[in-house]
Amino acid sequence: MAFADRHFNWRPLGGGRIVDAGAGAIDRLGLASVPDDAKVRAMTDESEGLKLALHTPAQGDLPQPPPLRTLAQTAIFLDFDGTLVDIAARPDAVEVAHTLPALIERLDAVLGGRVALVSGRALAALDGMLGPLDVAMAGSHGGEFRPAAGDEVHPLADPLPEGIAGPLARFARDNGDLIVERKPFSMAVHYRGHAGMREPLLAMARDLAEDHGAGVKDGKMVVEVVMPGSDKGSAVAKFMEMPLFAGATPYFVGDDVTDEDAFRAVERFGGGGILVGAMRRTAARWRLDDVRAVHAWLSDALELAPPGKTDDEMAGGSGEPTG
Ligand SMILES: O=P(O)(O)OC[C@H]1O[C@H](O[C@H]2O[C@H](CO)[C@@H](O)[C@H](O)[C@H]2O)[C@H](O)[C@@H](O)[C@@H]1O
Repeated sequence: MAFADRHFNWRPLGGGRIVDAGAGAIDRLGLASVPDDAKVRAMTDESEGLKLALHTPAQGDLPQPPPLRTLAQTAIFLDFDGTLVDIAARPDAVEVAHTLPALIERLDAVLGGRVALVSGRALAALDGMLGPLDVAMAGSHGGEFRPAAGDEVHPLADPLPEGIAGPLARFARDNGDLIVERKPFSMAVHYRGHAGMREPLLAMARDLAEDHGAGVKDGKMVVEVVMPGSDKGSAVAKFMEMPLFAGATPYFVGDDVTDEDAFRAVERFGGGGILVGAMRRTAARWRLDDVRAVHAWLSDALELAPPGKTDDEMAGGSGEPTG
């Protein structure tokens, strides 16, 4: 979404004329963190002394997405944690609704195979929780790419060097036995229940990442060091290059800041992002309140007949008369 489309708030630090801020203006504000999309302007006050102003997007709410069944030639990309399942205290404690695997597979059938899960989780973890699901998936923040169910996984990043994994694991052990999640191309350390650990963990992760040319993801109570080469946005783009997805309008449904790359990617393909959860600064166009609302929004499309299938086949029948 272009900034010009959004409403902006001025938060002036002084009054007077607005002049160009020039290079280095953000540094001169001396703020600990400035949103990526903030703009800085310089102003003069009555005495013509220079003041700086921070110009950030308003935090107005986003509308709900249109009903899925009204959207034509759609591709749906789904995040997992916080989107399809509620956030739990531990990665292995999430509860998968018994209706979820069938919901995803039926949606995929209705949309002609244009549904993909794009998760920060490793594909092995998703397979373990959802069973052998008949849909395309990208795991490990785009590091693992499986174009269709049963296909070989394409690795899109390098393995995590021991020089990152070792120190991170030791940090986790020595600071309250934080949960460590090892993935093919990354390592996540969960600090839920140890909120004070965020800053030192983040600092260490950033140092390690800088030393090894890696990146850092600052997720929900989790800090993850990831090998470069992929993110959720590049995973979406890779799906959109496949003949099955080409020309479709993509929507990405996700809750975390790590989903922002994917929100921006679907915009580039003429679609939009759907934020799940409380309003925050986001590149998404629409918002759904929670996991329950996501299931409801997806279920809305199931009444559409899938291409080439009868209602009976959708209900699990053979399509042949039974009498
Ligand atoms: O991209 P996602 O599919 O949403 O995965 C993002 C991360 O999700 C998991 O961690 C989050 O969910 C846990 C279970 O609810 C929660 O305990 C944790 O605090 C959250 O950060 C998963 O464990 C990570 O590997 C994913 O990257």
